[in-house]
Amino acid sequence: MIRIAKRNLTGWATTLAVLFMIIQVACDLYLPTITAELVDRGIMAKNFTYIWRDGGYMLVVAAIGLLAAAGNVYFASTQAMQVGEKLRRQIFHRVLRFSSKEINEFGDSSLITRSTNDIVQIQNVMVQVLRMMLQSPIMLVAACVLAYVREPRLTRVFLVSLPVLAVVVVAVMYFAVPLFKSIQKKTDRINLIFREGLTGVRVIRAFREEQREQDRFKQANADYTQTGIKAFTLVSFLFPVMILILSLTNVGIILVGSRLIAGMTMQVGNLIAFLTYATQIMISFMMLSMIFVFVPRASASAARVNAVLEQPISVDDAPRDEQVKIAPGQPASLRFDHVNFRYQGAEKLALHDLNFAVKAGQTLAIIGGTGSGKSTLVNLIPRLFDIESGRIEVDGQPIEQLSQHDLHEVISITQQKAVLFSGTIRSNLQFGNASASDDELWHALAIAQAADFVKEAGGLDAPVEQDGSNFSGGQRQRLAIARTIIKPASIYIFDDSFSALDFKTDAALRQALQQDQQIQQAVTVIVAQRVSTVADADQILVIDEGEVVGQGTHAELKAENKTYQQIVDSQIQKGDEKRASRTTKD
Ligand SMILES: Nc1ncnc2c1ncn2[C@@H]1O[C@H](COP(=O)(O)OP(=O)(O)OP(=O)(O)O)[C@@H](O)[C@H]1O
Repeated sequence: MIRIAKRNLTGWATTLAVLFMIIQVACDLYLPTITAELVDRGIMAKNFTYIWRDGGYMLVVAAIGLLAAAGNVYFASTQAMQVGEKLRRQIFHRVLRFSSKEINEFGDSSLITRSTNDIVQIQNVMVQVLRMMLQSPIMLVAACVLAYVREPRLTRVFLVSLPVLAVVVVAVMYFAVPLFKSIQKKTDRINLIFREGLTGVRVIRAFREEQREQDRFKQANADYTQTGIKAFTLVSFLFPVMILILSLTNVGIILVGSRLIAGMTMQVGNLIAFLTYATQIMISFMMLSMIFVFVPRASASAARVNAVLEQPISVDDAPRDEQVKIAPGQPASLRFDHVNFRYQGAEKLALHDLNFAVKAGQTLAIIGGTGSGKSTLVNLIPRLFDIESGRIEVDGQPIEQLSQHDLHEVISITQQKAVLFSGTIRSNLQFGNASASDDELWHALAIAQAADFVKEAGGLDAPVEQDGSNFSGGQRQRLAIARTIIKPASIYIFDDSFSALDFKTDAALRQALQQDQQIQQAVTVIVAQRVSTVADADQILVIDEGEVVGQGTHAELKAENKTYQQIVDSQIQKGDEKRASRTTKD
């Protein structure tokens, strides 16, 4: 919490909040003194001049105190909101730099909770700190001193009430604080189930698992609610007990005070002022104890936010003076040299001793069974993960020595799962090239065989809903392909991007790709399951369980490679290749 405060508090807002708080405290502490004078010199002596004068003072001091309190709330809240805004920005910025490793480590629901709920906790406690946490100790000490100065004999009552109050507060905190900490983890769980329910709603319905999911959510929700109820019941128990102790303290003060007044050793005004100080002391004590509830809770949130902000980035740029440059927009080659890769925590290598080289203008196709490592291989090129050993070179330079900005500048990739953003078709395509003209956008759509359905949908400004849910799977893939094509790059990667396309569209798309000038000069990497998709490539890698088991052209592999032959045979049996060659000729 302190680290967050140090990094994010702005001097002026905090100073103004504290300044207004001090004015408010001074006013609150001065009021009982005026009251005592009003009673003793005005009311008891029936002196109306004093009554009017002290009454007027009281009004002015109370009004200043009220304005100062408003000023304190305003600046404390402004400061807390600013801290929240900065933290959300920092988390978002950090998460965008995370590799899949870091995202998997936290889990996406937890990242969402941390950037929303946890930051709200920090904001709330920041307001309380700037209001109560500074005010309460000052008020407590000052009121104790003033009360003692006014009438030391009455302070004996506090010797009983304050220790009782302290015991009650410590006991409640002891049980409540762990509960508040566990509420945070339970919020993560609710978010996780809710998120899975939302993203998997169709699967849940198709498998008629609504009841099971509802039960799972109900259980997590009930668990969260029960913990919340327990924690707040404990805290709510504090208030009546504190009010009781406060009332008993006042009774004690009145009993002792009335004896002193009867013995003519104390004035009535003193008793009234003392009672006000006693109330201020007890209320400050109550506010301080509330802070002991909220601060540990916010500290747990602060630790969770700090964990994200301080998480080392596993895929990071080399120091600037060790970085090398490659010319963007120029043809570049791609080479894998004895590359090994293992997912974090996995026993087995996901990719083992990969060696291949692709020159500018050539197409590399990667084919292999499900889970053989095709996506893993292409994800290594833009450094979504870092390799364990070996070397990957783009244009002759090891990719670790390029800044990620430069590396991503020369690579354009369509991921296996087409991701679209809410907006319009234009805004989605311009992700690839912000300055692309309408003609260029339509050209890319035409290559991606998407122009017809985009025209039907209303053109470039047709809306795209969240996740592109108003388009079919194949249409989403074609839009993602168009976005990849529109970006000027030296390496184009299509990770199983043609799988949702029918044979005819697949063939037409590849033919159009081959005729595009920009793609003709670049390295093209195509991951596919169908032989028909890879047959025209300059080089085909056959991957099985993370190893290259065949490397060559379609004709070479068909003649010599057993695994490739099996793939071809299985697809011919299904009539795949025949259909594909027919549609290519059409
Ligand atoms: N993030 C990950 N963490 C751990 N293991 C992973 C991860 N992603 C993939 N794997 C494992 O690595 C292996 C290769 O997966 P990959 O996604 O590269 O296969 P693929 O050939 O692209 O499969 P498909 O054709 O089904 O998309 C699989 O065994 C998979 O379980």
